[in-house]
Order: sequence, then structure tokens, then C-alpha cells
Amino acid sequence: MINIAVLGYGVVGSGVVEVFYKNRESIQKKAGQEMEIKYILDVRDFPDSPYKDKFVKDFDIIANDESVKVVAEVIGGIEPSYTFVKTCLEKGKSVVTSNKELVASKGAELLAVAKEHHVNFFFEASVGGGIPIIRPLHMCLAANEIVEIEGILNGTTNFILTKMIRENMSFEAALKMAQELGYAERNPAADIEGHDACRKICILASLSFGSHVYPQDVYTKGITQITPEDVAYAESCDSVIKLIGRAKKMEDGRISAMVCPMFVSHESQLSTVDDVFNGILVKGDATGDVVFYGKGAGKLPTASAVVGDIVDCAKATDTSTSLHWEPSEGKNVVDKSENETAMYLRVKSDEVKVLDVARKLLGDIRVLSREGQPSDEFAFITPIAKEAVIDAAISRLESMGAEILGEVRILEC
Ligand SMILES: NC(=O)C1=CN([C@@H]2O[C@H](COP(=O)(O)OP(=O)(O)OC[C@H]3O[C@@H](n4cnc5c(N)ncnc54)[C@H](OP(=O)(O)O)[C@@H]3O)[C@@H](O)[C@H]2O)C=CC1
Ligand SMILES: N[C@@H](CC=O)C(=O)O
Repeated sequence: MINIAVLGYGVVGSGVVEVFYKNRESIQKKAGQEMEIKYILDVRDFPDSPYKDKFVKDFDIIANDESVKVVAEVIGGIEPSYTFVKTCLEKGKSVVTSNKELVASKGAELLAVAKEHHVNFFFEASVGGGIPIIRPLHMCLAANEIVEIEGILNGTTNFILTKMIRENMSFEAALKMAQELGYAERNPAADIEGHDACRKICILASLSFGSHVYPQDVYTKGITQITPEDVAYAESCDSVIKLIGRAKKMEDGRISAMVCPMFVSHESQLSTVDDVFNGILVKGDATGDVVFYGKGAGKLPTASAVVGDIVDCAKATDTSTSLHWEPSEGKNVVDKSENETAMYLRVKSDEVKVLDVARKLLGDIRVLSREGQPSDEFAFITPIAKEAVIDAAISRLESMGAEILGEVRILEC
């Protein structure tokens, strides 16, 4: 018999308990043994819950109960989650988590603690909600060198962009809906400013390239500055705007990583990933492109990934050797200025010559137009150039009185 404890009874935690009891029989068969949720830890009271006898408020009850072999941490944030997770691992309990903030900042350390104590630290739910991506990366694609990963990694922002573009809903109304549906982070700034997607690309990059990539080293921009005008220009060149996380191994071994809104051509599979769905494109040197698609947030999809990890912990006889990356000093990510990209720019200027200046500085720009375009608005896409070169061109345009109204990178297909 495997006893389980669930830390946190919010959106994901309540989903874990619900899925576990709904499908308990088949879950136990897959695990090859009987399983029971012995404790649920939460700061709140749930007097009307059918599981009310399982609730505890004191973490030490769980930590000191040797019969608890697997702990699901679904509280979120760094503390007290980090202390709880580390304590459980040190006490010989496997831990599964959906907490990407924790994995992105402490993953290498917690994987090492798990190894030292012959238990597992699994986090399938930390990227892509219900989409299997962590296990495929380190197991099914183990034969490959991963060359690049790019994807729509945040359900909330993809839901907001879809509602704004398809249904003309306001940003605020779409965000409120995402919160009500349980998609958003406790502080939704983490979603809309891109930090959640950044944590996820850091986890994928760390696992794929073998050394810890820290969120603070990854250039991150959210969707708050995207306007209907930018959307219209994207449509004019057969593209949609999506928040993309991207990581690539450079020839010198360093990692290029960033999170930002991008024009995604209709030719790309990612362009059709809408609503709360996530899509993750992995380029392996043997497989070529592999795309993972599914619901990236929400109670039951996320719970599915957490419970899948619990089953794997129950079956494991020792620490997984393939789920691993090394600690790093954070010098493994190239500076944003070194990245190469094509860029859409929307510029306000009284002088048509801004286009000539842009051409002179950047080369063959592609001029865009939209319905209702004011005479003092210019939009164009630059050729691929180093970010440093594009930044210098922007400064030059600003120095001649132009105002940059929009700036969105182009995802190469
Ligand atoms: N929601 C989603 O779709 C997804 C979420 N995740 C991640 O899963 C984690 C949980 O998310 P979610 O379920 O949405 O968050 P919630 O805020 O809904 O749930 C967290 C729960 O933990 C409780 N809690 C807070 N502090 C403590 C504590 N010290 N001890 C015990 N319980 C505590 C909270 O109580 P109270 O509310 O009173 O503070 C709440 O009930 C986060 O890391 C999130 O990023 C990952 C994938 C998808
Ligand atoms: N807030 C996150 C939840 C899942 O990770 C998202 O919207 O993707």
C-alpha cells in the first residue's frame, strides 16, 4: 500500500484528489499496488468536503509519517513549498509537483537531493498542464540531441489573445474569465508579463540542454503591449500573434532563450493553437520536428499530469537517471543583443522618410498596411538581424522624432 499526501487543496490539489478517487481502480492497476490519499494539507478548513477527515494543517504530521511514500506539492510559489519538498525528499519520500516557479529556480538542487535519497522528484505538470512533455523529452526522445524547442507555454495568455482576436473581448474581461476558469496564476501578472512561460522554457531548456537555465537570465516580455492595430498588421501578412517561449542550443554550447509575443505565420502549426491549449515544438536531430498539443492549464488536465507522476513514483525502484540536469552559475544563456530575429515595427512619424532611414539601417524592409491606417503610422518587418542592430536602428528612428508604437518579433517557420 502506498500512502500519498497532497499539499494544497486549490485548483490543482482538489483536481488531484478528484481524479484519484474517480479513477482509483485503474490507477492502482497501473501502479501495481493499492494506493490511498492519507493526508491533505491546506491552510483553509473544508468542513463540508467528503475528504474532511484527511485534512491537516501541520506539515510535520506528513513529514514524520513513514507510511507516506509519495507527496504531491501543489501549493505554488517558492516558500514554504521549497522547504516542504526538500524535507520530504530528505525523509525518503518521492515528491511530484506542478510548481514551475520552484522547478525553474531550484530544480537542479532538488533533483540532486532526490538522487541522494534514492527517491524521485517529478514535475510533469509544471510545463504544458495536461500535455506529456517532460517524460517524452527525457525518455522517448532520449536518442536525440535536442536542437531547439519553441512553443505556446501559457494557457492564460493564449486564452486572452484568442478571446481578444476572435471575439473582440477586452483584455480585462478575457483575463477575468481565465481567472474564473482556474487557468491564471494566483498573481496573474506572472501570466501576462510572461514570467510563467519563462519558468516553463527554463525547465524545458535545462532538461534538454543539461545545465540549469535560470529565469532571471532569459529575456521576457508579456502581452500587455499588444494592440488591435498590431493584430491587424499581423493578419495583413497571414500571421497571428502568440506568446512564444523559445530555447536553442548555439554552436558554442551556450543557450539562446527568450519569451515574447511573436508573429506566427499561418504556415506554422503553432498558429492554430488557440484558447487554453498549449503547443510545444521540439526539434530533435534524429526525429526532426515533434509537436505536443493539449490543454495547458486547468484543474483536471493538470491533475492528470500530477497523478501520472504519482503512479510513476509508486512503480519506481530508484531515482530516474534520465530526469536530470546539472547546476549552473547562470552564464549559459547568450545575451539578448546577440540573438538574431526579424522584427515587426509600428512607428508614428510625420515624416515618410522613416521608411527610407529604416531601409538604410536595416536593409530590405517589408512595408505593411492595414484598413484605417492613419497617415502618420508606418509598419514594416525588418530582415533578420542581430537584436543589437535592430535596437540601434530603433534609437536612430527615435532620435529623428519617430515614436515606436509596436515591436513584435517574427517566429521563423
Ligand atoms: N491552475 C492551473 O491551471 C495550473 C497551476 N499550476 C501550478 O500549480 C500550483 C498550484 O496552483 P493552483 O492550484 O492553481 O493554486 P491555488 O492557489 O488554487 O491552490 C493553492 C492552495 O494551497 C493553499 N496553501 C497556500 N499556502 C499554503 C500552505 N502554507 N500550506 C498549505 N496550503 C497552502 C492555498 O490556500 P489559500 O488559497 O487559502 O492561500 C490553496 O488552497 C502552482 O504552482 C501553479 O503555478 C500548474 C499548472 C496548471
Ligand atoms: N497560469 C498557467 C497555469 C498552467 O501552468 C497558464 O495559464 O498556463
